[in-house]
Amino acid sequence: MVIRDHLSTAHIVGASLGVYLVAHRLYRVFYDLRLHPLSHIPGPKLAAITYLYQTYYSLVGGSRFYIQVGKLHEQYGPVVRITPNEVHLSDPDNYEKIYCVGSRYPKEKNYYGAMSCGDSSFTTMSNEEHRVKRSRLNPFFSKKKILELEDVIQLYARKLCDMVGRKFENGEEMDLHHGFRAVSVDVITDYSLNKSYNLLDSPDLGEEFANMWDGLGPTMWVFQQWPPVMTFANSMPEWMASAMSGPLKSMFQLQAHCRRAIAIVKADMASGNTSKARETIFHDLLTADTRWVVPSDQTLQDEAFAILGAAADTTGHAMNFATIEVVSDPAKYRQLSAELKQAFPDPNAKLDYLTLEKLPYLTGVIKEAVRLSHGSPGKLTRVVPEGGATFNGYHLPAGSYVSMGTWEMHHNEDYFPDSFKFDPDRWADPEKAKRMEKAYVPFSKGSRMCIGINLAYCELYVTLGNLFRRFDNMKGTELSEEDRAINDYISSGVPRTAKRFHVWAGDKVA
Ligand code: HEM
Repeated sequence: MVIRDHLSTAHIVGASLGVYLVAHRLYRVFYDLRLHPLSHIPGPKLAAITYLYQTYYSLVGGSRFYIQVGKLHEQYGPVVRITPNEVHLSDPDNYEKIYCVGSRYPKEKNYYGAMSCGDSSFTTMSNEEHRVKRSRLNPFFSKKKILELEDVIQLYARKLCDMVGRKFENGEEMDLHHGFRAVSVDVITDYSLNKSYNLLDSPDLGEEFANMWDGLGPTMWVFQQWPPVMTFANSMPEWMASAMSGPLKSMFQLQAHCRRAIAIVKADMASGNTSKARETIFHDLLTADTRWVVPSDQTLQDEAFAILGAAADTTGHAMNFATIEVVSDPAKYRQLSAELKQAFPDPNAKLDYLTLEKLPYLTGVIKEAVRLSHGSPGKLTRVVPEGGATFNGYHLPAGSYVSMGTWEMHHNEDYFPDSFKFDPDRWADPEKAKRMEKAYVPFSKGSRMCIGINLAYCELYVTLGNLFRRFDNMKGTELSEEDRAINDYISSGVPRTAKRFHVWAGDKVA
């Protein structure tokens, strides 16, 4: 009798809880669709009632939410609600309202907090706090500084080309997919840590290192959907988290990697080994002065994580993209090769950046590669500041999230007709080029734009310049559309299953 009473109480409590949860969920759906301050924004109902819509497209069949968002814009127009609290925009007129110098739109905590680089300047939410951190880093990435260290880039570009030359002499193929990425990592580690990882010397050209970043990618979407999972994962012993999940293993490996990198710089400084001329970002961040307090080891590790992560795939991917396009089109290949031979008639001359960046066809090739490789393909989410904001006639209240991205901007047919076509000539006319700049945002804009833009362009010009000046006989792997598709892991992730781009010696094009 007593047991029966207890059972019925348990049943009643359980059933009540069930009814409450269902009623609560139903109310939440009703609220999100009818009463929510964003309920007037067009978009799919499913995206308005659950973040799972975003998570589904970010984890199932590759991480291609950015492509789905592009389709939503085609269906619903320039303003689309993509999650219960986020609105995505596609009209270039809006870009500089959000991403500008002195922007009042901070980064969104859930999104950037999920990127495993904790307290880095990249993931600092407040624009005011970011300004202090960024001002310490800026001098290391100015054009002047890049020109001073151009020889570092020349060194790795030549190393890559020598390797291609040796492979061709031996009748072998060269894996440029990993080769270009190795150049990027070797440059940034030499540049920022004064100690290159020398991936170009490793037999796999750094494939294992690239796989760690790729493996990390999905965590950012899982952590964003379920933030407590991130807290839990970070509190687990490393061995346990690594045994449970490949992506978590990558996260821990990379964090350990960055911890070691900082420890090496510290040891280097303690031994007095570094010459003043080769002091790097981290040597500087570890030096206190009247305006600078040395950050904790954890913050420095986060900064290293952000810088290595941002530099590892983006530029290498763009160089690979350019080469795939040029090698597969003899007319473009001929034109580029002829331009370089004319500018540098001596095949052994140094191809200096200042001359290279003035070459119009090479510039068109690089502009198109950066536009279409989508180094950071997805949304850059910001929080609407006090007072709210109106875009294309739709009011967004303070505290809601707003985002834009390169996919819609770079495929805006008003600015880039036949936008999917790789067409270096579209940049030939300076008037047209000036107009296109408005929708050209590969590095974003404003005070939170890419700090590595000068480094990236120097790497692109010097590496591609050297490669195409030296080799006018490359033939390359044919790739399917799926082989060339990328996942949005904040930077461009090429799926591990995709065929890699190799080149081998063929007939000369010119
Ligand atoms: C083609 C190459 C590259 C592309 C397309 C690219 C793109 C971007 C974009 C769009 C952002 C803004 C992200 C946001 O607002 O959330 C960004 C930020 C950043 N990038 Fe790059 N990037 C490239 C190369 C590099 C390189 C070589 C470095 C090396 C230092 C780098 C370091 C960073 C850092 C540290 C940030 C955060 C800046 C901040 O918040 O202060 N990037 N990048």
